[in-house]
Order: sequence, then C-alpha cells, then structure tokens
Amino acid sequence: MLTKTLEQTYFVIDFDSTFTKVEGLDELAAISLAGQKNRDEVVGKIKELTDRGMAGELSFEQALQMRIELLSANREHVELLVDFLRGKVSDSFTRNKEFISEYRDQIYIVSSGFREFIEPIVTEMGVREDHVFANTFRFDEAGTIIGYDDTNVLSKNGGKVRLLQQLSLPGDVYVIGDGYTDYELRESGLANKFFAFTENIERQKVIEKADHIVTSLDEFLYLNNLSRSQSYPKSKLKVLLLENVHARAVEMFSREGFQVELLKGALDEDELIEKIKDVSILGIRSKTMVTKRVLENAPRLMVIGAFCIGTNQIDLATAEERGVAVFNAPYSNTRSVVEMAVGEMILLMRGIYEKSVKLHNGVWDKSANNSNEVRGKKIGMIGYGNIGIQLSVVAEALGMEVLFYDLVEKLPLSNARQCHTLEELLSQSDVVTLHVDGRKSNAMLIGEKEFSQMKDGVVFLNLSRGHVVDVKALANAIKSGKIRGAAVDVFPQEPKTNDEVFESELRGLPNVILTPHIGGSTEEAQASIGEFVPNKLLSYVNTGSTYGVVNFPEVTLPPLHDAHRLLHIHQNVPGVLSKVNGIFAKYGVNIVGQYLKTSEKIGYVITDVAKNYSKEIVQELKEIEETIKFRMLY
Ligand SMILES: NC(=O)c1ccc[n+]([C@@H]2O[C@H](COP(=O)([O-])OP(=O)(O)OC[C@H]3O[C@@H](n4cnc5c(N)ncnc54)[C@H](O)[C@@H]3O)[C@@H](O)[C@H]2O)c1
Ligand SMILES: O=C(O)[C@H](O)COP(=O)(O)O
Repeated sequence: MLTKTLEQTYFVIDFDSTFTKVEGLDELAAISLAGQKNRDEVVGKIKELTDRGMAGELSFEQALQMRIELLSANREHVELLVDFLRGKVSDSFTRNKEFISEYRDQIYIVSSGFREFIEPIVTEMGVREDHVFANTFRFDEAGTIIGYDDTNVLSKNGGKVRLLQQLSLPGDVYVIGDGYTDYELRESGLANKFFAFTENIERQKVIEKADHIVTSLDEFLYLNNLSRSQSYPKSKLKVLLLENVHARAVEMFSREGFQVELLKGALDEDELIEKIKDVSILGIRSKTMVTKRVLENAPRLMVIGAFCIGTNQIDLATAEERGVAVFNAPYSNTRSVVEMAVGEMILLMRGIYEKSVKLHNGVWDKSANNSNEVRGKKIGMIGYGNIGIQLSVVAEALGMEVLFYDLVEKLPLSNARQCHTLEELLSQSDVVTLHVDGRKSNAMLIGEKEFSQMKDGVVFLNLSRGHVVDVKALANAIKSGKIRGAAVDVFPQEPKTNDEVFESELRGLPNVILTPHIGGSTEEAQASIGEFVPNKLLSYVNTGSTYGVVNFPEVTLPPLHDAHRLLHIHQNVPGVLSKVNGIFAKYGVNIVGQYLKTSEKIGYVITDVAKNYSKEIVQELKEIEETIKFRMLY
C-alpha cells in the first residue's frame, strides 16, 4: 500500500510518550524508589524536569543531568522497567505492528531516553536493532547507575539533530514525536515533516510547531496512505457516552483508539443536537430522547447503543431511514429487575415497607392485619417477555400461581396460564405487575378503568415504563384503598440527573415504594451491559455485522480475508443492487463475497472485493442516488 512518493521516506520515531505511553526515566525513578518515603517528591521533581525539557523550557543537557543525579537505580530496576514498559506500548503502535515490520528498513527510533530499556521494547515490536539510537547509562561494579555516556551525541543539546546529520538518510524524513527536540529536527531542515503525536500527551508549544497533529499512529498512517490496521483512523471518530454508562465501555472504546467522551447525566434535545454534530457512535440509557431532530443533526452518526433493554427513547424509524443502526442489551439486566420485583412484592404483601416507615417515626405497629404470605397467591403479569418469563419462574418457586397477559401467543412456562383478555387477568390477580415494552401504543395502558377491574387490596408493581400507567388514576386507587401497596420504579417524567428534584403525585402516599428507575441498576447488570453493548457496536463498526440489531436488516458476516469490504446502505427501491453491481462490472472488480439484506425501508449490501480494485468505484457507489451511507473496511 506504500504510495510511490513515500518509497524513499524514512520514519524517525521518538520513544518516550510516543512509542510508549510513559516516560521511561520517570518510571525508572518510581520503580527504584518503591516503598521509600521520598518517592513521590523525587519522582515529581524528575517528571517536572522531563516536562520542561520536552517542552523546550530547559536546555536538554541540563534537564538530563539533573534527572540522572536525582535517580538512584540499578540494573535490576532497569529490568523491572522493561517488563513494565512491555505493557505500556502505545495502543496505536500495538495495533500497527505490521506497519513496523513492513517498513523496518525505513523506521528509526531516535530518543534521548536510554537504550537499556528502549531496545528490548522496540525490537520486540519489529524495529531493527541497528536502527535504535539512544543514550546509554554508566553503571558501577555493583550495577548501580552512576551516570551516562556523555560522549553520545544524544546526551547533548541539539543531540537529535546532530545524530540525524550523522545518519544522513538518503530520502525524505518524517518525524513522529511529542517533544520539542523532535520538532527541532524539522526546524533544522533535516526532516521534511514533523508530526506532533498526541495519543499520550499534548504539549502546546510542540503542537504549535507541527506540520500535522496526529492523535494516533493510525492517523499518521491514514494521512500518508500507508498500510494500517484501521481503514479509517478511529482516533478521528468520536464516541459520546451519556447517563454514566459503565466504565468498561469507556475502556473498550478507548482501547480501540476512539475519542471517547463520557457524561454523567442525560442531555435534553437541544443539548444533544449541539453535542452530536461530530459524533459517530452514541451510547445512551433510558433517559436520553434520540428524536427525529437529533438524528437530522447527526450527519456522522453510524450507530447508537442503548445500554439498557428499552429502545422506546429512540426514534427507530428515523434512525433506520438515515442508515443509523441501533443495538441494545436485551437481557443483561433482566434478572436484576426480576429480583427487585420479587423483593418489593413481598415487602408490600406483608406491609413491611409501611411498618418500617412508621417505626422510623417512633410508631410501634405490631399486628398481622393486611400482612400476607405470597405463597398460594396469584401473580398476574402484563407482558410475558424476557422479564415476565423469568419472574414467572421465580414466582412459581415461591409457591405462587402465575397468570399472564400478552399481545401475542406465548409458550407458558411450567404451570403459568395465559389469559385471553386483560380484564381476565386483572380480575383474578392478587399482585399485578407490568412488564410490557415501551411502544407508544402502550401509553396509559393501565388507567381508571383497569384499576377498577382489579381485586380490592391488590398489590401493584410498575417496573416497565412510566407512560404505561395513568399516574393520577394510580394515586386515586391507592388513596381509596383499592390498591393496598404499590411499587413504582418508572415515571412519565424522570429527572435527567441526580441533581434534579423528582415531582410526582405519588410522593408521600402510604405503602408506596418509589425508586428512581433502578430496576436494572445493579453492579452485575451494568458491568454486563457495559461489555455487551460495546461488543455489538464494535462488531458493527469493525465488520459491518448487524447481529442482534433492533432497527436494521440483520446480517452476520464472515471475517474479512485478503479483501476490502464495501458497505452500502440505500433506500429499498427497485434497481439499486443492479446499480451497485453495474459499477463493479464497469471497473472489472473481482467480487469475493456479497451479502444483501433488506427491510421495508432500506437495503444493506456488503461486498467483499479483491484488493486491486480501481478506486473510482468508491466515489461512484457514494453517488448512487439512493445511497444513504457508504463506508469501507479493511
Ligand atoms: N425498571 C427498569 O430499570 C427496567 C429494566 C429493564 C427493563 N425495563 C422495562 O421492562 C419492560 C419489559 O422488558 P422485557 O425485557 O421483558 O421486554 P420484552 O420485549 O422481552 O417483553 C415485552 C413483552 O410485552 C408484550 N407486550 C407489549 N405490549 C403489550 C400489551 N399492551 N399488552 C400485553 N403485552 C404486551 C410483548 O409482546 C412482549 O412479550 C420494558 O419496558 C423494559 O424497558 C425496565
Ligand atoms: O430499559 C431498561 O433496561 C431499563 O429501563 C433500565 O434503564 P437504565 O439503564 O436507564 O437504568
């Protein structure tokens, strides 16, 4: 993939904070002083000197001398450092190990750090040993570092420039680094371009001088059209995660090289419109409304992850029309909701919650009135989906009789019985619990009429969606005693963040457990969702596979072998596939595999092509009138 113009190009790469995420000398100080009282102070001083030297505020020679004087390390510490650095190679270098081996004759590591820890790391990554230039320590007989070889040009001010003069590379020189001394190579005229590398650290004074700022090696390779592990650098793609999704998600996206922003709360429509302009991947939970307007203002959006079960907060139809795939976690928090429903049902049947509130207020109310076992009682579930079914199993284990009502015919587990009408269920159940999905038509599913159809003294639970219940009618049914106890976890209007006040007619009513939409908020569920959803999103972004998608044609794709993958999303009207294939035929493209799936509105055609295709096809595919989105993977 190396273009002609770069055949004679040499890549001079810095080590500390570029090839690796950290500064070797700083880490060596930290390792050598482990357990000592003055560790933080000394390491702090060394770090400060490193930074000032790298930013060009202090002469390099001065900074090096002062740092080595502060250091009290030996050979064993250096070995420990090497082990540590193996885990600290910059992610984008790890991802592009192939580039390093492919261009090993053109890659030079030039560092003012020390060969003793640089060489093992970079050679393991494929760099030639004789292409590593760095300082060397001086040790005493006991193996303690007592200084450095001050005859090495790299220990001098302007050392990198002098070294490059000596190397006299016979072609263009591109320098990649994070420090001022790297820029000096460009300033001296010895390098043709300086790429400020900001994956690990950003130094303003260095960035200002750069020909290009690259946030990762992927971006450098993309910019120069060099072979790379990512067809498009992920460091140029933004991931916006809202509503405090699990830290695991942040870790997974960051490790892949995306720019990731995590916000604690939800955003309202206008705030989201402002934020989403340059976002490619959006992660939300149940509170962020992804409306038509939001989607219309999200030109780069590829995919949305609902880090929860419900997707009613997303305008799925508009997302589909705009070629934005939506994924969720359909069962990662199911068990958490079930456990909460069971616990609440028992607390309410026994009047435990009410008695506890009274006792907190000093009232001793020991009595058996209105306190019942759940054993032998009927639990009526409205909605027999993933949660309903699992609750049904647990309820039966508690000795309850299970009735359910669902819009569709369902296989009843064990002794559960499907009711033909909602009324049939309501009129018989001692506990009524809602587990329907949040589709619009379920708004006010349970109102005055439905409450009147329930048995007197019923226990009522809603852990599904707030808009499903007429809250005023529920409040009246509680006040009138029709309902003996209720647990409500979801509300038509919920605060966007923990800082907002919650308003509801249900506040202050007796024997009513109110919870802030925490049915799925357990550490187990969140950790599981935090991994499940990013896996789905990454699979879509990296391979095009839509297995488990909510609003899109579903395809599972084979891994890509020695081919490029062209992903074309288009309006589903007659003739588009023939236009796509017409372009392939016109340019004699060799198709290795082709997959097509359509929904009523859109078509998703994925074509794997042999790598030697003519690049004009990309533009032509984009220009097909019905194209909604197009991207490539390799
Ligand atoms: N409180 C929380 O934190 C929390 C956590 C997870 C899920 N939820 C919510 O719980 C609900 C159920 O989740 P699930 O995973 O079981 O969903 P699901 O999609 O697996 O099941 C929903 C079931 O409800 C049925 N249904 C829909 N409308 C109905 C109606 N009007 N009458 C009867 N049946 C109807 C469907 O046919 C389906 O069988 C969803 O609304 C989800 O968003 C809440
Ligand atoms: O749909 C869901 O899974 C629940 O409502 C949980 O939503 P949350 O992630 O916003 O708590």
